[in-house]
Amino acid sequence: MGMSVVGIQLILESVPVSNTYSLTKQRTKQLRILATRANSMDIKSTVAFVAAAAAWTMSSGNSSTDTTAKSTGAPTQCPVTGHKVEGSSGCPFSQGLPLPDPGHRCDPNSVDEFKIPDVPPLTDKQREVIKATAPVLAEHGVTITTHFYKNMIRAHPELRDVFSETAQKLGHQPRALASAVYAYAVNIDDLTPLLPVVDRIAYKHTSLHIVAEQYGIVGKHLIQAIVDILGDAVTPEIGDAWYNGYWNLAKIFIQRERDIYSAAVQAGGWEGWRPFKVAKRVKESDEITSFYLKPAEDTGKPIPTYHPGQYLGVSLNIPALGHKQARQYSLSDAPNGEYYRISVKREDGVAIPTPENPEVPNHPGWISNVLHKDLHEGDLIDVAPPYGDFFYEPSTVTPNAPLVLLSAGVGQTALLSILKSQIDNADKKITYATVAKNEKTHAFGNYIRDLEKSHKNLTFKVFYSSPGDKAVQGAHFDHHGRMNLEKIKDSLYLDDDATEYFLCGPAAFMTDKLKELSALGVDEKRVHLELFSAGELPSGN
Ligand SMILES: NC(=O)C1=CN([C@@H]2O[C@H](COP(=O)(O)OP(=O)(O)OC[C@H]3O[C@@H](n4cnc5c(N)ncnc54)[C@H](OP(=O)(O)O)[C@@H]3O)[C@@H](O)[C@H]2O)C=CC1
Repeated sequence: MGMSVVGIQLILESVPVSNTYSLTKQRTKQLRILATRANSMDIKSTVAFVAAAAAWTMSSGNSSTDTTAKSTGAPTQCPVTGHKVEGSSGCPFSQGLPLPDPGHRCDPNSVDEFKIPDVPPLTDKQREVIKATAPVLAEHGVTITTHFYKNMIRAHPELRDVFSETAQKLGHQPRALASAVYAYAVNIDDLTPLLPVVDRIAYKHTSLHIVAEQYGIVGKHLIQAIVDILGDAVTPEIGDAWYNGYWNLAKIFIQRERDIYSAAVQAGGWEGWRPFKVAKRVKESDEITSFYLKPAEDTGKPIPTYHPGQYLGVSLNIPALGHKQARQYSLSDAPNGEYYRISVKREDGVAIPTPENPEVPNHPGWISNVLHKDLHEGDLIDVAPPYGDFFYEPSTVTPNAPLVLLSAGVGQTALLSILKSQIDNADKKITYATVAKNEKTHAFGNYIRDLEKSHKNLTFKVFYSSPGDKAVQGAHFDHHGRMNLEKIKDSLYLDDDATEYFLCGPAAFMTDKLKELSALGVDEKRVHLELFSAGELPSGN
């Protein structure tokens, strides 16, 4: 048996790697003592991994360096095969050369990054290694994944079209990837809890038209980044375990994504991008504009349907960046066979400071501003078929169960689609509650108010967090302040065990409302929210 996660955490507590700029002799001794106490064959490599990670941090002092790991006494031959590499300065584990499959890892020319290797299932020992090294990856995960993105994009500039430039620069993407890798490591014995997350990510990937070959590129650069950052600490045993682990996980994604693509095609859709034209634009508020999209080429057939709540991937050229970017926007209308409607908030953007330029002004939201300013009626835009795991379909057991839709800001869009698809079932009670800053940013208010007048089954509640002078309470909004469920308790159908709750808006809004609903006695299983995260790194990272 390998070392337990608890064991390795103990070691990490004794040696706080991120703060360790001087790994003292005393601490090194502590490591040795702990290693001996844990009494395991595998432990040596694990402790070496931790210690070398600490040493790397100590020597570099810069967590996002672009250079490869500096190794002292780099092996000139592969530690696994003993193979000496002609024309190479040594083993990729220490020299930062590309990491091919284990049998040939010292021959950089053998790397075929588009190849999907035929890896065996993980062995018990490999699982132990992955679990035991998870805390180290948590500690260095963001450094590793930041390094990974930089190098991968440098080698494959075409991938800039796929990855969000803003999310990368803000560090959200590296953090999300590090969290996903960590979640994988700690759940390695039983991946069941991760399957909903796999599904969520697979839908996102298909809406970006990720293809199987790209997993080869990601795998090569991810494992390379682990090697670059952790250096010689990545022993062949650890390298093999993660290489094998990566590919076992990648194959789950590849298979799931293939299934999603073929289901879309079978349902009359398409794989990848298809040109649509803007049939109509409608300004919904000072911030939100709706785009009605129809296929550029009229085939005479209805466009594929979708589940209310799902989103549409769009891709367009961003002149300021010099390449394309893709985003997903919730479909804001009920499925109708004729057009897709997305309703987009124009984002002010965020500041992305760099060490060289710490005081930068906000750049505008790339996609939303181009859509608002430059996408006019008759223009073309590339569209992926509708995808997403957040949607509502009435249960076959209780099709008339009440529905409570709670949104904040532009989070309304996904719930509007659900509302419109269900409103004509007069036996279904629906509450639609939303919070906006004020009357200028509030979209769809008049439309839903009219719907409420014509449909007795609908209750509409509006909160304004900062109403303007012209907003009249009782006419434009019901409550002043952020959404507080106590104030609309009577419209939440709390006494019906079948009521379902859908939340959409900023992440903090959704987690707050989930807590409030739980406190009101609602079983969390009946609460649905659109989350994007694949898990979190342990606090402090
Ligand atoms: N499919 C999906 O899941 C979609 C998700 N979204 C997400 O929805 C979010 C909406 O953003 P946006 O329109 O910019 O929101 P805003 O920041 O403009 O906020 C809109 C309203 O929500 C209130 N609010 C914000 N946070 C909370 C909270 N924790 N509790 C209660 N009220 C809150 C704001 O109050 P105050 O004025 O006090 O800040 C404001 O009144 C985005 O983060 C976007 O990612 C959007 C579209 C679709």
